[in-house]
Amino acid sequence: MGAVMVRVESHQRPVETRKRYNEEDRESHERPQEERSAAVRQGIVDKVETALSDPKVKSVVICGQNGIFCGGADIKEFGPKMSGPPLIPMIHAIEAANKPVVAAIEGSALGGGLELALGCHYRIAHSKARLGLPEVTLGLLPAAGGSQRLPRLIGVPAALDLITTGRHVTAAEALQLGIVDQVTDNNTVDAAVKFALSVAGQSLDARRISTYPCPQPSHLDALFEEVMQKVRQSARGAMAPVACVQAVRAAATLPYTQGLEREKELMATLFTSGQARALQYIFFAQRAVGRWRMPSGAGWDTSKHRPVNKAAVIGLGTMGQGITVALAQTGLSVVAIETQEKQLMKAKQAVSSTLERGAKRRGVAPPLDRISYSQNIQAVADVDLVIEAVFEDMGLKMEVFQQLSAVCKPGTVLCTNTSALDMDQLASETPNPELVVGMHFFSPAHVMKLLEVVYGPRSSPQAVATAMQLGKKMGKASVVVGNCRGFVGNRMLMPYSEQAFFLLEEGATPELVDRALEEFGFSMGLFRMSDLAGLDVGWRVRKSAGLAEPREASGQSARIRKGYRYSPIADLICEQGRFGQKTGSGWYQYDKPGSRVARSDPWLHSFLEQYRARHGLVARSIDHQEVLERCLYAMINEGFRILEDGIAAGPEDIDVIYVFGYGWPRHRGGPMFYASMVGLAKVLERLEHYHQAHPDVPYLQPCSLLKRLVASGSPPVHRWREVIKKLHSQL
Ligand SMILES: CCCCCCCCCCCCC/C=C/C(=O)SCCNC(=O)CCNC(=O)[C@H](O)C(C)(C)COP(=O)(O)OP(=O)(O)OC[C@H]1O[C@@H](n2cnc3c(N)ncnc32)[C@H](O)[C@@H]1OP(=O)(O)O
Repeated sequence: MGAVMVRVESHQRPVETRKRYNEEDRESHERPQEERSAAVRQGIVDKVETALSDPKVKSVVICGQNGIFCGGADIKEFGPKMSGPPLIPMIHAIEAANKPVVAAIEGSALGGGLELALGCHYRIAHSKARLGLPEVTLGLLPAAGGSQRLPRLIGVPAALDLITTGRHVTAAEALQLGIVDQVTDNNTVDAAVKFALSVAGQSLDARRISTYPCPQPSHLDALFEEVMQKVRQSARGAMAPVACVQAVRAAATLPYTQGLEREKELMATLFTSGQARALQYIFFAQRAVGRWRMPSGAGWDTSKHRPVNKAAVIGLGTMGQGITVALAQTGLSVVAIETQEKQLMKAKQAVSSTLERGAKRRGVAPPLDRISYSQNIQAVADVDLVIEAVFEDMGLKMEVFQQLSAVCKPGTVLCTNTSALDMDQLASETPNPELVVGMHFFSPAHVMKLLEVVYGPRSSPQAVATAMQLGKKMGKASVVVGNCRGFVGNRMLMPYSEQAFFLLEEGATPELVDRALEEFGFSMGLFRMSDLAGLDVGWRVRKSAGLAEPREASGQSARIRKGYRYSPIADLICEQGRFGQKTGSGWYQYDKPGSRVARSDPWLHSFLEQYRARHGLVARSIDHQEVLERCLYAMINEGFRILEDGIAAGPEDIDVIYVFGYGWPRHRGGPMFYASMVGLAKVLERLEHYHQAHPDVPYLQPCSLLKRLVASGSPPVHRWREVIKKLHSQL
């Protein structure tokens, strides 16, 4: 018989059976059911056992199904009662086999899938395969021996890199690192069978990775110290990357069996942690938001997108340049329009050099010839989709939309890149408002992963589907949202920043607020982030909303707008020409305009003191807990209002927006998931407390959806939709 094949069945379901996670899907996964991974493991154990005991079988090949070796464990099956044969003894049995076992790796070998392959004696990969140990991204570590075998196979530094980042490597890199023994462009299973037969009967002593001594890098302690420091810094409070370093250290310093014990111990802490729950929640949330639905009932499964091969970008400021780069990198033909000649030249140069840098990094040719530049809007006549990215001014945008309606071919989807303006007003400038949608990119648009796709009351499902499909093609986490001031992300920023300004009035400093937020896990505190983004942007928005008007200099009335408490602090800073990094000062000071290193600014501190004195405010001591509760709960409260208003379909949509676009720490799952972890009753109680203390701040008044959820027993986040559905029911 020669070689025998064992198939690892994938847990990924075909597309047509997919449902929106957290509805039917989540419910069915919570019902007792036959565990899919368990069945796969049982199948492997049985087949390998049979093959090893059959004298006619000389060697074994383990391969996957449908072109995928194995994407790892089904994380929906993780829990206290995991059934089926455990992975570790199964892999040990394979490694201990006295006949060669070869892994035929096509598609993906990730997590438990790669750990299984590392237990095999040989690994043959297809050239298009991807390999990795992404457990860290799910709040875990490779706990089926992966953290102990990989360093023994490829050395400590390379293993640390792969295990702490979870990055996937190509087959070529895996070969170079020594993870696989051979790469093929042909049929992987055939190549593996041929290989398995060629090594049949040979000694396997040197092929069992767990028996290898771990290569000892020089200065082991210094290396781990350095890596640990780096990981702690970038992990921003995430536990898994730290545990990954500790597990690899165990591989480098302990015999295999003791290392395995340490791996198990570390995994036990991570396995039941809130961080692992948060990271796994966001993994599924990211996929769930792709299954969008509009209030009309139309959605991803019923709406066909229009093909987009050629797109236009109107306006080549920073945002337009980034969008042009992103479209060209996606493989589209792009017409880039800028009416000002000087700006056009500048933009052309900036776009080309960004594309060249990106292409150099990826070792490909820069897609410069995909872009044609013009000063004339007539050049968009034959494009399939337009993204207008001119200055954030309604009058200007309306003018552009009128021109586009006259120039574009019938059926062209017209998108506006706006961060807050009413896109329905723009739609009314065109004879086909159903073709108008918002595409809210985040700067720099070729880097940032988030895209808010905004539907107006008249947008057609097909136009939304087209923008969503384009976002997906561009590799963005694209979220469908309704049309309101600030949409989801920026609307929630308003209460967040308002609380931060009030805290300054009451005695905090930008440093204190930022430290609290950064210790929570934000990549940047609110004030450092505002300095980076530019303070003039918010100033312009507040001015256009009639808020940032000059008022009397002091007293209570200077801090009231439209009957509510208002802090003019940020407006006063802008009046000084302090717009953040670009002007060399804002909430912090910088060495020079454009510098990125923020330093405490004595001017700002004395400005705050004078401001408080002028307004009769007495500074009090404010702790991190108050900063977090005031800023985050006010923001979360607005999130509930957004759900109540039907602007976001569910909590996952809001959470994906915050994790991918606003630096919310991924290991805390997004603001709405965080609220569920804190406990909705506690969030409600704290909001009531703060609202009582500040009755003139509407953002602190708990919204009715939050109260309703608490009244219905604070259901877990995946059950909120049921309550929201009842809220929107017309019955
Ligand atoms: C009480 C204390 C006890 C403590 C001790 C406990 C010890 C326990 C030891 C356990 C040891 C376990 C060791 C193994 C761990 C793992 O393997 S963790 C998982 C690692 N793998 C991954 O992270 C891979 C994640 N998936 C992907 O990267 C991609 O999905 C893919 C495989 C590359 C495929 O990509 P693509 O083709 O783009 O498809 P997607 O849209 O992403 O996915 C398709 C559907 O499949 C679902 N899915 C994907 N991966 C998983 C998964 N790992 N688990 C469950 N489901 C998964 C995905 O959600 C999609 O489904 P739908 O959303 O319904 O469409």
